[in-house]
Amino acid sequence: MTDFLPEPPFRHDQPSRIGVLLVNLGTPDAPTAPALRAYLKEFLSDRRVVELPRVLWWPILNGIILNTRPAKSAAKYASIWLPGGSPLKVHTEQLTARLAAELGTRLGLPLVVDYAMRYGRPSVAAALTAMREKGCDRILVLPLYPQYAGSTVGTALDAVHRVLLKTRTLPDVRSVRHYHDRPGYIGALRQSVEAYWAEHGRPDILVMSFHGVPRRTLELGDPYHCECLKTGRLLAEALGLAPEQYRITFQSRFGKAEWLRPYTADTLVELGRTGTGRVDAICPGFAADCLETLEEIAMEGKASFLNAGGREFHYIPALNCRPTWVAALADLAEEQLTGWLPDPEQHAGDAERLRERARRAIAAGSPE
Ligand SMILES: C=CC1=C(C)c2cc3[nH]c(cc4nc(cc5[nH]c(cc1n2)c(C)c5CCC(=O)O)C(CCC(=O)O)=C4C)c(C)c3C=C
Ligand SMILES: [Fe+2]
Ligand SMILES: [Fe+2]
Repeated sequence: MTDFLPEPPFRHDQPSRIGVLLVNLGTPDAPTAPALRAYLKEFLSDRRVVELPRVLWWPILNGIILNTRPAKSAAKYASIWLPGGSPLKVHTEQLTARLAAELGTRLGLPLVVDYAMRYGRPSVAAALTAMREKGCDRILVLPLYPQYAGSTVGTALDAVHRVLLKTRTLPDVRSVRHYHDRPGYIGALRQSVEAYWAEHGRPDILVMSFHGVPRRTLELGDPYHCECLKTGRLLAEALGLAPEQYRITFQSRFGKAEWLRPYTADTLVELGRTGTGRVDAICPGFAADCLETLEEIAMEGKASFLNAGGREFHYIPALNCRPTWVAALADLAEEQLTGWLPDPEQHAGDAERLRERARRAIAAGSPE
């Protein structure tokens, strides 16, 4: 066997480190048709994303979708592009830096915290290779999807495992599969909604919109639908909402097959038509704002609701790098790192003290 990845020779004098790798979906390099074509080709060739037999899917993808969708999607990306690039990339980068600072302070260890994208750049392989080169022999993989779906977390972990298959000296690896019901995540969502309502007032109905998946995956056993419903219910409970004050919906349908229902777009039209004055929308499954939240919900969703007769529509931003969210992710990571730390008891104490400090800062209303 000669197909292992090259790796630096083992060195006794190199400090051994812990790596924390955040993994997000990925995004095009530019809001242009050629960049979209490359991104969509990689994304939509993933068998975890499109589960059709290749003989059926290949001609549709290469003959139709990759000739029509890139230009249309590029125009949508252009409408949300930031000076630093795609919002998904900008927010993921910022979140990584904040998490690195938080974990560094809490643990007082030379950690390597980085991010990778499942599609596009930086690839999972490049990020893992860079971590190994920095001496990481223990790596925690933390996908930025609170709810598990085979088409997101499943494929992100496939990418990690594909690299490991070619690695001679394996690191210790742990991964977090989901955190859809974790108090830290739900608490960060609650705090973000309450902060928004304190500033802008309250809606008649809160729409919680999650990315959809084909309905067939639910029938085949994917837990995604149930995890979204649980997140929605826990958030509603945390906010003290009665059942008639919120809806849980699914957006971003792709293709002709049935996806999870109710569809967000249909719900917004129905709410507008039936005289709901104000709707606020939040997308709890998206850790970072991106095309699907900023264009599909905040722009298209708003237009559908207002055109159907609604009076006022607000999009509540994703968690991005809110301090409560950074603290929740750091808690998740820290929990997984137990046993890898030099002196867990001593560090557990440090972490509690630092968490208390973070809680006090949040209570005192420190800015994002
Ligand atoms: C074809 C099937 C798709 C499945 C299944 C799917 C699941 C899925 N996606 C996300 C999160 C995101 N998707 C985003 C964009 C996006 N998604 C699809 C298709 C499927 N997604 C496409 C073709 C695109 C590209 C844009 C377009 O042309 O419409 C994004 C935004 C990326 C960005 O750059 O901003 C996110 C995030 C989840 C969570 C999910 C299953 C649970
Ligand atoms: Fe998607
Ligand atoms: Fe979309």
